[in-house]
Amino acid sequence: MILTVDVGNTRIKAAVFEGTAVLESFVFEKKELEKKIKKILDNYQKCSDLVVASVGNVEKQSFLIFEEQLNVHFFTHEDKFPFHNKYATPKTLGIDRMILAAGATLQFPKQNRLVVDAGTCITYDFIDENDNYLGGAISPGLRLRYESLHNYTARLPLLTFEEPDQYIGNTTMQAIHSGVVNGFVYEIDGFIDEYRGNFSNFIIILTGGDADFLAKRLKNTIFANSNFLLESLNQTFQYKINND
Ligand SMILES: Nc1ncnc2c1ncn2[C@@H]1O[C@H](COP(=O)(O)OP(=O)(O)OP(=O)(O)O)[C@@H](O)[C@H]1O
Ligand SMILES: CC(C)(CO)[C@@H](O)C(=O)NCCC(=O)O
Ligand SMILES: [K+]
Repeated sequence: MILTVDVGNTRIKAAVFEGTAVLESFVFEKKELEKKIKKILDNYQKCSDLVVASVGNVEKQSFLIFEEQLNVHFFTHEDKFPFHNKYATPKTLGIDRMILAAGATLQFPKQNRLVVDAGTCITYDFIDENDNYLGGAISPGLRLRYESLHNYTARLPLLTFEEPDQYIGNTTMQAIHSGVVNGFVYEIDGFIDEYRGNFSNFIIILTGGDADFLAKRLKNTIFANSNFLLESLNQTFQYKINND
């Protein structure tokens, strides 16, 4: 059994795997980290490995305290990955993006793959059919857009997600919902159209906190899986064990 942990910029997600099957998954806040991990390990005493991908600012020590109990592995860009990294600044590439790219490469062989992670930020990661990781894009996620409009203006209220029923917003609130939500959807559809125009034999994987909403709204058909990062962590760890 393996406990995988994804430390994002907002929340922490974790899942216990037996082989490729998810036994249970969890979402929690950073301040609850040690308590939650302890509880999970108490319930799943057969866990042999704790595998972490972190882009957030949590102390490594919060995981290292479990080292007496099981093997703890933090993924870094120095691990072995199943793709050729063509990013010109590989050391600053987010480990979450590397794990997503690794999962896409292992799960969908010999295809062009685009991974869209709609979380705190939206990240786009492209791996071509020859397993070259080329890069992609980073833009603000849905909640970040609502928060930035409020934080960087005098008059815009802080709103929470509401699906607009039209693109012409006729009140301040409707105008913000249209700008944020429709803008978010148009952006992603626009990027997908761009990739589709340039590559055939193409698969799109959608994940992150806003994946379920997006799956309903995008005009492009996609493979949506909100657990894709945790599943990829499990797979990339297996790959590491088999190739070390
Ligand atoms: N309880 C919640 N807290 C924060 N965001 C939430 C919550 N529920 C749904 N969301 C949506 O999820 C998005 C954030 O995604 P996610 O939770 O994957 O981010 P994250 O934990 O920071 O991970 P990452 O850094 O990997 O993107 C927000 O844009 C928001 O619309
Ligand atoms: C873009 C985020 C914040 C998405 O979680 C993360 O992958 C990150 O901090 N990346 C570093 C910059 C880069 O990937 O080039
Ligand atoms: K993200």
